[in-house]
Amino acid sequence: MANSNTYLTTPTKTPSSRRIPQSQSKMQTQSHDPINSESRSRFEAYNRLQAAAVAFGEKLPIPEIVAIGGQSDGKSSLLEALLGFRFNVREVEMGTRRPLILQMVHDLSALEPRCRFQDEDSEEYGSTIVSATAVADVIRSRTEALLRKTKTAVSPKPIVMRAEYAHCPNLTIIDTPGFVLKAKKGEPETTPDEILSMVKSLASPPHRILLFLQQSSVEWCSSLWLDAVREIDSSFRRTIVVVSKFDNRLKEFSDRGEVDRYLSASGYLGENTRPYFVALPKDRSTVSNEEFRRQISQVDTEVIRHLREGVKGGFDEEKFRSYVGFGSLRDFLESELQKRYKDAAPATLALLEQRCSEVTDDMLRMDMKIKATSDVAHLRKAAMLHTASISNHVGALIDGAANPAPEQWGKTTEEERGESGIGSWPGVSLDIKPPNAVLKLYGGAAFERVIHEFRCAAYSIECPPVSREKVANILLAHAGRGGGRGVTEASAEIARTAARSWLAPLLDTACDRLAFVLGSLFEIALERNLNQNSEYEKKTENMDGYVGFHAALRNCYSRFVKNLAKQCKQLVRHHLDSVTSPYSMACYENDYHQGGAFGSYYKPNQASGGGSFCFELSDTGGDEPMKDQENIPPEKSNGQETTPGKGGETHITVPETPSPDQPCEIVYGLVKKEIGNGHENGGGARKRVARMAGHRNMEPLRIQNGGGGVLFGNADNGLRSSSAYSEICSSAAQHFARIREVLVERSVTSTLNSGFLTPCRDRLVVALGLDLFAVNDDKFMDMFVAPGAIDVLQNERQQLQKRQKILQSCLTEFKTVARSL
Ligand SMILES: Nc1nc2c(ncn2[C@@H]2O[C@H](COP(=O)(O)OP(=O)(O)OP(=O)(O)O)[C@@H](O)[C@H]2O)c(=O)[nH]1
Repeated sequence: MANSNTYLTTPTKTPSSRRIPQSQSKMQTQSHDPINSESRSRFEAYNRLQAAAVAFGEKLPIPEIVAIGGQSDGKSSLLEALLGFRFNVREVEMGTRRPLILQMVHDLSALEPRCRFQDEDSEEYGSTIVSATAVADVIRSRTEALLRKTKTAVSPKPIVMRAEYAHCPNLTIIDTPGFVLKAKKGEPETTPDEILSMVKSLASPPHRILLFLQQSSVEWCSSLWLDAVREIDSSFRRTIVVVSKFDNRLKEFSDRGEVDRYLSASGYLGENTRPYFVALPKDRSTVSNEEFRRQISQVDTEVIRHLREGVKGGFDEEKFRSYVGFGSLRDFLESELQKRYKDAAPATLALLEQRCSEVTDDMLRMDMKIKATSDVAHLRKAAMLHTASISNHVGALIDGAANPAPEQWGKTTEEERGESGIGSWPGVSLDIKPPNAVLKLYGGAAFERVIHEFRCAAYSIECPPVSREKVANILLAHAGRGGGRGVTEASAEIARTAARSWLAPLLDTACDRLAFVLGSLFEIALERNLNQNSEYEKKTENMDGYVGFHAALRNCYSRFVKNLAKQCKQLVRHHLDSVTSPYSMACYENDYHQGGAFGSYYKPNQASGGGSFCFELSDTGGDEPMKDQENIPPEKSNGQETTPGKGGETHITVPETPSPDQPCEIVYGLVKKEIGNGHENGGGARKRVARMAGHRNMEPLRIQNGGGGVLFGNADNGLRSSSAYSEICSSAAQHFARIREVLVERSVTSTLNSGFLTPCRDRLVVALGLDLFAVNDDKFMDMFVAPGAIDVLQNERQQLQKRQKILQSCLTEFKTVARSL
C-alpha cells in the first residue's frame, strides 16, 4: 500500500523515542482538540456498528484491519504491542484458532486496560476484565468450547474483545489463525486448507485492509504466503506489508546500499508497495505493562540507531525512515483507518438508513403476521389463495411442464414401481418397459407413460390354459341346448371368463399406478409454488408456519386422488363387465383387425422410433403365431406376439352333436380355412398348426388315446391333427384378444383420462376448497393452532425490535458524525 502519511491523529503513550514528548502532549490536549474528538466519535460510531454487525450477522462494509500471515510470524505480538499490554494470547499453546476482533479504544481515564468480551450471540458486552491472564483464559475457553461444538480445528466465528486503555490507539484489528503447511499432530489433515480458505474469506471484503506479516529472515523470492495474499488483493491496493522480527535481520547488513536494497523490497512487491519493518521485544519474561511499552519503544530506538550507526553509511532516511519501527506502523495504521472511516461514512450512513427501513418493514410484516394468527378472515383468504395456487400448479404439471427440474423431481418407470410399492403387473411375467421408461417424468407425461405401460401389459397377457374338462362341460352343454354355434359360444365363454379374471387385476393396478403419479404431484406443486414465490414478487403469503393447515391440505389432496382411483376402478370394471357380458358383441366383432380405428396391435416393450408414445403397433401379418391349444406360453422368439393374427373370423360348421373326441371334419374345416387365410397372409396358419401338432404336450394325449382314436387331435395326422379342444382354445384366444382390444382401445384409455385428469384440472380446487373451507370458524381455526408458533413469532419480533433499536441508534450516531465531516 502506498503511504506517505505519518500524521498522528490519535496520540499514544508508546511512540518512538523521538516522539514521546510530542505524543504525550497531544494526548493531554486531546479532549480539547476538535480533530481528535471528531475522529474519536467516528471511531466510536464504527465500533458500535461493528458490535451490532457481529451480533446480528449484518454484512456492513466497516473499514477494518485484518492481520494475516504464516504461523508464528508475529501477528499476536503485534496486536499486543498495539494494545500496549500483554494479554498472553500467544502463550496459549493452540495458537490463534478463531479470529479475534480487537476493538482498541483510546481512553485517557483507563489507566489500567479494561477488556470486555462481546457475548457469543448478542451485541452485549460482558463485565470488565482487568487481569491479562483472565483475558487469555476467556480467549482460550471460548475457542475450545466452540471447536468442541463444531468438531473442527479452526472456526471462522470471531471473538470480539473491546479494550479501553489510555495507552492504545483507536484501532480495530482482526487477528487470524496463521497459515500452516501441515496439520499439527492429532488435527485433521484438512486444517491448513481450512485456515487458508477461512483467512481468505475474512480478508476478501474490499472494505478490509490486509496487514500481511512475514518474518525478516524470509526472502521475498521464497515467501510461502505472498501468493495467497496476491490471490486476495492482486495489486496490494489494500495491503500493508509488514516485515516482522526485523531484529533478526539487522545484523546482516554491512553497508548502506545493502540495507536500502533490502528496505525497498523492489521487484517483488511492485513499485508502489513499501513494507514496514518492525521489531518487538524478544524478552518473554513477565514485566509490567509500563515496562512492556518501554521495551517496545527501546527496541524501536535501537533499530534506528543500528541502521544509522551499525551500517556503513547509514540508510536512506528520507525514503525509509517512516517505514521503520513499530511506532511508524502504529501511527500509519491509525491514520489510515481514520481516513477510511471518514471516506466510508457517507456510504455507511446510506446503508444504515436502508437497513433501518428494511428492519422497520420486517417489523410491520411481523406485526401483521402475529395479528393474522388470530384473524379468521385473513387466514381463510391466505389459505384459499395457497390452495388455489397449488391446484393450479397441479393442473399445469398435468398439462405439461418442466419446472421444477424433472431430473430431480421426476421418476423413471422403475422408481415409480418401487416407490409406489405396486411392483410389476399382476399375471405378467414379462418385464414391461414402456418407451421413455428410463426418463425421469412427472405429471401428464408420467401419466401417459403409465397408460402406455398398461397397454403393453394388457397385450402381453395370454389367454390362459383351460382344462379339457372345462371345455367339455361348456361345449357339451351348449350342444345340449342345440344350435350350431356351440364351439363359438364355448370359446367365447372361455374367453370372457379369462378376460374377467386376468384383465381385472391389470385394470386395478393401472388405476393404482396412475393414482401414484397424481399423488406425487402434490410435492412437486409445492416446490413449483415455492420457486414461483421466490422468483418473482411473493405472490402468495408465506404459509410456512401453519403445519396443521399444510397437513390438512396434503390429506385432502391425497383423499381426492384416492377417490378418483376408486371411481376409476369402478368405471373400468364396469367396462370390463360389459365387454365380457354374453350380450356384448365384442367377441364376434371382426373389424378391429382391419386396420380401422383400432386396427393395430401393440407389441409390449416395443418403442417406436424417437422414443415417442405414438407407437406403430405390432405387425399383424398372417404369420402371427396362434397359441397352441394347451396355451403353453409362447416360445421366446415370439413371446411378444400375443394377439392373434389378423385373419378373418373363422367360421366353423358345428355337427349336430359335437364331441370333443371327434377327429372332426369341422376342426379340419377350420384348419383348412386357416390355411386359406394363412396363404393369403403368408402361410402363418400352416406354421401354427404344424407347431401345435408337434408340441410335446400332445404326446400323453396320443398315448392315452391309443394313437388312433384322438381325444382332441391326432398328432400323426399333420394338418388333420387338430381337435375340438384345440379349436376351442385357439378360438378362445382370438375372442380373448378381441375383448382385450375393445377394452383397451375403446373404453379404458379414455375412461382413465377422463376419470383422473379431467377432475384434477376442473374439480380439484373446488374439492379441496369444500373439504378445507366449508367448515365453521372453530373447525377452520383448528388447522391454524400451532402450539408454540406464536411464541416463535413473538421471539422473532423481539429480536427484530432489538436490531431495530441498535441500528436506529447507530444511524443517529452516524448522522451526528456526518454533520462534522
Ligand atoms: N526476535 C523477535 N521475536 C518475535 C518478534 N515478534 C514476535 N516474536 C516471537 O515470535 C513468536 C511467535 O509470535 P506470535 O505473535 O505468537 O505469532 P503469531 O503470528 O501470532 O502466531 P499464530 O497466532 O500461531 O499464527 C513468539 O515467541 C514471539 O515472542 C520480534 O519482533 N522479534
